[in-house]
Amino acid sequence: MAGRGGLLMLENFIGGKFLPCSSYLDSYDPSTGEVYCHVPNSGKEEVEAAVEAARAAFPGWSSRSPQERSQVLQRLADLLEQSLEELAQAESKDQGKTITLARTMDIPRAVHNFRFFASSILHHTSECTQMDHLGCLHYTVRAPVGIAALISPWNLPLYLLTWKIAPAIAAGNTVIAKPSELTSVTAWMMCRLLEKAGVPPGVVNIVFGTGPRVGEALVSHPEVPLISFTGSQPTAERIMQLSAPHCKKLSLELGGKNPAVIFEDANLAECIPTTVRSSFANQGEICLCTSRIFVQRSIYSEFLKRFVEAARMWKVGIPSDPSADMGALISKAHLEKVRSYIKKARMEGAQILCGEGVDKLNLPPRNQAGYFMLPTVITDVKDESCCMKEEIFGPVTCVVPFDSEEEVIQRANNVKYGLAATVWSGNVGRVHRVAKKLQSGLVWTNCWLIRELNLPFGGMKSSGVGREGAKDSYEFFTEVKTITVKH
Ligand SMILES: NC(=O)c1ccc[n+]([C@@H]2O[C@H](COP(=O)([O-])OP(=O)(O)OC[C@H]3O[C@@H](n4cnc5c(N)ncnc54)[C@H](O)[C@@H]3O)[C@@H](O)[C@H]2O)c1
Ligand SMILES: N/C(=C\C=C\C=O)C(=O)O
Repeated sequence: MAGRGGLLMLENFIGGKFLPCSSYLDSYDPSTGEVYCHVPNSGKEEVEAAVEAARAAFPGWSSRSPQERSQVLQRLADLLEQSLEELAQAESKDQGKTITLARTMDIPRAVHNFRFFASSILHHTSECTQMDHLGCLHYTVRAPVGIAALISPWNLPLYLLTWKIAPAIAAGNTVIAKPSELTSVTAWMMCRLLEKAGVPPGVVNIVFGTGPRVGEALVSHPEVPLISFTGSQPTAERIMQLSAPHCKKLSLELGGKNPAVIFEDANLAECIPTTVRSSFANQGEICLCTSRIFVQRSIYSEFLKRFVEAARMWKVGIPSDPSADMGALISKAHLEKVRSYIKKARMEGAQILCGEGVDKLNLPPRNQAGYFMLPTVITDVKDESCCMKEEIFGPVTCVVPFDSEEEVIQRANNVKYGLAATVWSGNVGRVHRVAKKLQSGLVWTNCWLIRELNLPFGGMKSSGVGREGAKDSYEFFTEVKTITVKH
C-alpha cells in the first residue's frame, strides 16, 4: 500500500483486518540508506486488541482437528509459493540480502515451514504405560497452550517468522507475532494471503514496531502464556525478566560464536568454498555463520592462502544483482558495530588479510550510502580478543592455527555461546569424537547448514533455552497432561 510521500506504508493485522496505527517508524533500504517504507510503531493498545482477537479465535481454532488445520497450512504454503518471486524481491529490498539467496533459501524455506508442520502435526502420538500390579493405566494428552507470542529478528525475516507461526498454529494455538521493526514487509505481505488460505480471523495477528514498545507489552501481557523468541542474548535476558512474574513458557534461540575445526586430512577442495559460504552467506548475518576458524598447523599456511583468495572472490554487489554473493548489511548502526571490531582487532595487533580497510568496494553511485562491506579475514588474533569471543554477526571471520585434537576442542568451547560448529576431517572416528565433545547444539561435519527439520534445532549455554523442530516445537506449543485410570 502506498502511504506518505508515495512510500510503502504497512498496517497491523489484527482479528483478520488491516488496521492503521497512530504513529509510524521509518524503515530503510539497506542498499541505498534511504527511507522507503513506514512501519507501525505499535504499543500496548495494539497488543490489547491483538490479545482480544487471539482470545476470541482460540476456542474455534483449537477445537479443529489436526487434519483440518493441516489443510489450512497447506493452502497457505501454496499461496506463498505462488508469490515466491514477489516475496523474494521484497525480502531482498527490505533486508539487503541478495535476490538469489531470497529466491533460493528464504522464501522456499518459508513455504516449506508451512508444508512441513502441516504434515508433522498429523503424526504425533501420545504415551501410555501400564501398572498391572496396581490395576492402573497411565496416558498423556496434549492440548494447545493458548495465545503464543512470536518474536523474530531481522536476518532471515520470513524464514524465521514462519518457523514459529507454522508449528504454533498447527498445534491449535492462536498467535501474536512481532517481526523485527527493521524487516517487516514480507510478514505484512503474508497477512494478505491468510484469509484466502482459510486462516480464521484472530488466529494469526501481527503487530509491528520496536522491541521496547510493542515487544515488551506483548511479552509481559498476563494472557500470553508462552513466548517463542529468536534474537540476541541481551534481549532474551530482558524477556526472561519480564515474563518471570507470570512463569511463562519460553523458547529462546540466541546468538553464536561458531567454530570451524579443520584437520590436516580435510578435503580442502570442499572445505574452503563451504567455509567461505558459512562465514559470509547473508553478509555473515546468520546465527549459524562461522566466525572462528581453527586450522591444524601443518595445513595452516596453505589453507589461509586459498581461503583468502576465495573470500576475495565472494562478490559484494547490490542485492538485486543475481550474480552477487553478498548484499548490504542491515543498518548503518550495525555496519558501524561490525567495522568497530576490525578497528579493535588492528589495535590489538591482529592482521586483516582482506576486506575492510584492505580492499576496495566497487558500488554504483546510487548505492554509495548503502551499508556495504567486504568479506573480511582476520588472523594473528588471540583467543581472548573480543573478535574471538563476541558475536559480530557480520562478514568477518578469524583464522587461527592449532596443534592437537584436545587443544582445539578446549579452545573451540572457550566462549559463552554454544550454537553451531563445523568439523572437517576425512577420519570418521575423529569426526564423531570431536562432534561429541564440542559444546554446541548443532555440529555439521564436512558440510554446513544442511537442515533436517525433524531433529532438534537450538543452542547450549548462552545460545539459548529449548529446541525447535517437529517433536520439540510440538512439545513447546502444547501442554501435556498425564491421566491415570484405575481399572
Ligand atoms: N539461534 C537462532 O536461531 C537465531 C536466529 C537468528 C538470529 N539470532 C540472533 O539474533 C540476533 C540478531 O537479531 P536482532 O538484532 O534482531 O536481535 P534483537 O534481540 O535485537 O531483536 C530480536 C527481536 O526482538 C525484539 N525485541 C528487542 N528488544 C525487545 C524487548 N525488550 N522486548 C521484546 N522484544 C524485543 C526486536 O524488535 C526483534 O523483533 C543475533 O544475536 C543472532 O545470533 C539467533
Ligand atoms: N532456525 C533456523 C535457522 C536460524 C538461523 C539463524 O540465523 C532454522 O534453520 O530452522
